[in-house]
Amino acid sequence: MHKISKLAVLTSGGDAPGMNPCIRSVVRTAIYNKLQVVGIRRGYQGLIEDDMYDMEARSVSNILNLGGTILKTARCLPFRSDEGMEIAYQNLKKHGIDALVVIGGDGTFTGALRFSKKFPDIAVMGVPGTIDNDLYGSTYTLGFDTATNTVIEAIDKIRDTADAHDRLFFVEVMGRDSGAIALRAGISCGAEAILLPEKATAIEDLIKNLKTGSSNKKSSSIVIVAEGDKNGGAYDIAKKVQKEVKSYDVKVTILGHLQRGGSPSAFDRILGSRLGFAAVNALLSGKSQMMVGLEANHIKITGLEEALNQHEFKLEEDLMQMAEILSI
Ligand SMILES: Nc1ncnc2c1ncn2[C@@H]1O[C@H](COP(=O)(O)OP(=O)(O)O)[C@@H](O)[C@H]1O
Ligand SMILES: O=P(O)(O)OC[C@H]1O[C@](O)(COP(=O)(O)O)[C@@H](O)[C@@H]1O
Ligand SMILES: [Mg+2]
Repeated sequence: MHKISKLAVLTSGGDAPGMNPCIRSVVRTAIYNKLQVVGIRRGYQGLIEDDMYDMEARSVSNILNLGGTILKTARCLPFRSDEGMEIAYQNLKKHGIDALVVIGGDGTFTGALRFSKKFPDIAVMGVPGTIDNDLYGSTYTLGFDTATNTVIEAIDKIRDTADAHDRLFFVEVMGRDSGAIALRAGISCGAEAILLPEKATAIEDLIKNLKTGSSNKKSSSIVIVAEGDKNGGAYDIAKKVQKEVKSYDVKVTILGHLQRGGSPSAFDRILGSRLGFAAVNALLSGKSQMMVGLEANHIKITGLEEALNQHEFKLEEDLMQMAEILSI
């Protein structure tokens, strides 16, 4: 069993609103339990470059409302190599760090699992932080709620102008491999169609559906396209559709990185606080190579191996069907 005295925390991969409340929770729960705490800058990059600093309770004052991450984040290529991992390990040993909380997504956890298998004397606990909501073991990941609300606010505005001009808008949202934001935003904004990476949509079917909408006196239409949809980006799809659907003037909006910013929602602040608290307590109880999550409003602890193996996103067919019916 791991007995820990000095804990480090990092954020890695795409930033997500809610990471700051989680960092605050990790730091203060650790200090409450008489642990020393170190913050690592820019995820695994800081681990390799020895870019870390001691944190106190006041280091995380007034950050609950901030988007992004005070620790900064990065996508770090060198950590994928054995040499990079060895340097990271030596830096942790040098500072006497014996436990690591990693806040990130599937890539971050893949790295954490490999690292932990190579160096099992460092206890590792994952916290799911990604707007993509694509991890097994937690119904929601940090940032997904805020990002979806940001998308909804933007699409509501687009709907106003689409309606005023009788236009058809293609709105591209984030999610290279995940349609989670697209599906929730589609239901919330009454999209006429939702295109996801997890499900192939034939352009001919989309065109038929939009023509039916137009003949059913729909004055405007919105199609949400997740960036990873297999038909290509929103611009390509819009071009193909405009050729066939003459009744609408077609426009495209790519929402891009604004989806990742902004003050975390109440949901993400509470989720971040709960998961950070749970992560430190799990480490204190001797657990390692695991991830803390929330399911049915209870903390659930899942092995990193299992979280990654079961990772395959299950398309929520029932929600897709409902969205189609409600948009007739
Ligand atoms: N197979 C791997 N081995 C080691 N490290 C990895 C691996 N996959 C990802 N990582 C590390 O995790 C970081 C974050 O992963 P990424 O997929 O970019 O974001 P996320 O964690 O949000 O899914 C990568 O930049 C890399 O440093
Ligand atoms: O900011 P980048 O590096 O262009 O990455 C964009 C990707 O990051 C995300 O916003 C979040 O993904 P991760 O959590 O896996 O990093 C994806 O939705 C998007 O495809
Ligand atoms: Mg990811």
